[in-house]
Formats: sequence, C-alpha cells, structure tokens
Amino acid sequence: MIAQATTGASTGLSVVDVSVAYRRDELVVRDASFDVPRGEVVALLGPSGCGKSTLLRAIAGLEPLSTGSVSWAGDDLVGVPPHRREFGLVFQDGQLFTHRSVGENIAYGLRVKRWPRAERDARVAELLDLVGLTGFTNRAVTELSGGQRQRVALARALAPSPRLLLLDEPLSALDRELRDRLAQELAALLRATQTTAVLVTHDEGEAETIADRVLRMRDGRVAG
Ligand SMILES: Nc1ncnc2c1ncn2[C@@H]1O[C@H](COP(=O)(O)OP(=O)(O)OP(=O)(O)O)[C@@H](O)[C@H]1O
Repeated sequence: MIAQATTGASTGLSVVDVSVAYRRDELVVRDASFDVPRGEVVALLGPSGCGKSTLLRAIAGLEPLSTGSVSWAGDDLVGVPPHRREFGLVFQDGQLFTHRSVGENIAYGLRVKRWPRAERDARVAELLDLVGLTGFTNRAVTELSGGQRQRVALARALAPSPRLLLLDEPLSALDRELRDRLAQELAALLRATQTTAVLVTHDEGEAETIADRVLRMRDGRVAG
C-alpha cells in the first residue's frame, strides 16, 4: 500500500511501507504506513510480540529498514543516525544513568548540545516542575521510586525539545493505580507541551487516555 505523502507546515512523521526483519525472510513488521502530523499523539496498540517495539525502534533509527521509508517534514531519514534525528526516547524501565543525579540525567541531552550551564540548570528546573518533581535536582536516581524514575526519564527525553517523542511502554513496569494516574498526567503534559508522540502499548485504556488516535497492530501489520 502506498501512503499519500502529506505536505505543509503540519507535516511531521511519515512512515511509508516499512518492513523490518531480524532474520532474512522473517518480517516482524510488514508494510507499515501511517502519518503523525505535528502536535498529534498516536498510540500503536497490539498484543505482545506483534512488532510494536520493533517498529518504534525502526522509526528511531535503531533498526534498519528492510523496505520503505521513515521521514520527517518530507525529509527521508535513511542514513541519519538515532542521535541526529532529534527524537526523544523513553523505554519501559527508563534506562537512567544510575551513577548520575536526577539533574545530571535530565541535563544529559543539553550537555551533548553544549548548552551553557545557567541555561541547562534553568531547563532542568523547568522540566522537574513539569513532571511534578520540583526540587529533585540533586537526588540520587537509585533513591527514586519506579514512578519517579519514569518521570525523570520523561523529563530527560523532553529537555532538548525533541521534534518527536517515542514512548515504548513507558508505564508498564508500574503498578495499576500509579499507572492510571501517570497516564492521565502524561496525556496532560503532552498536550501542554504540544509534543508530537508515538506511544507503544498493549493496554487499551492507556492508549485511549494518552493518544489522540489509536492504530492497532497485529502480526506485524498496522491497521487503521
Ligand atoms: N533483537 C531481536 N532479534 C530477533 N528477534 C527479535 C528481536 N527483538 C524482537 N524480536 C522478535 O520480533 C517479534 C516482535 O517483537 P517486538 O518486541 O517488536 O514486539 P512487541 O509487540 O513490542 O512485543 P512486546 O510488547 O512483548 O515487547 C517477536 O517475535 C520477537 O521475538
């Protein structure tokens, strides 16, 4: 299927006929096509093993495409390494640097971009306020609860203002009650920051709470 290319200022992510294989002739993602206009939050919802994470990783540039293309604002991202895509990533377990403080974790992407110290500190404080962890700058990551860790992971991903946020089951490791609460918070935060995002989840309620639009995935295929 050929997806219609969109044009204009709202054009964000465009995934066209993407297939991904870990082994030759074994496609885990098959001909996936969808667009995410700027400011929209889309959920990829499907059962375990259907290929959601693989598709997200391919969008991030972490897995090579067997066929198809991933583009932003009409620019094909083939050959653009993950760290140059200006995409933010949040995984299930946050993947924070445990030997660094909360503030250092959040400032990481800003340091890479050589932001001056004062601006970095201000941005870290702003992000901590945004995720409800005001005053946590100097706390050790190892002392945080699971929910707090995921908030820090989110703050770290959002700090450099990524043009696209990729969320892979960001709440799955948390207990039900916290999960429901954070889903509501995340939905509000993504709206407030007008973030364009793709959320991978197997939880229907979470997808409905967080996303503007839900795309279902089964056996490597994305349905409407
Ligand atoms: N690095 C890898 N090498 C080989 N096969 C892999 C690799 N990663 C995933 N797979 C396989 O690809 C298929 C899709 O996995 P993927 O993680 O994308 O699914 P998923 O829908 O995200 O599932 P889950 O929610 O359980 O993570 C599975 O059959 C899985 O075993």
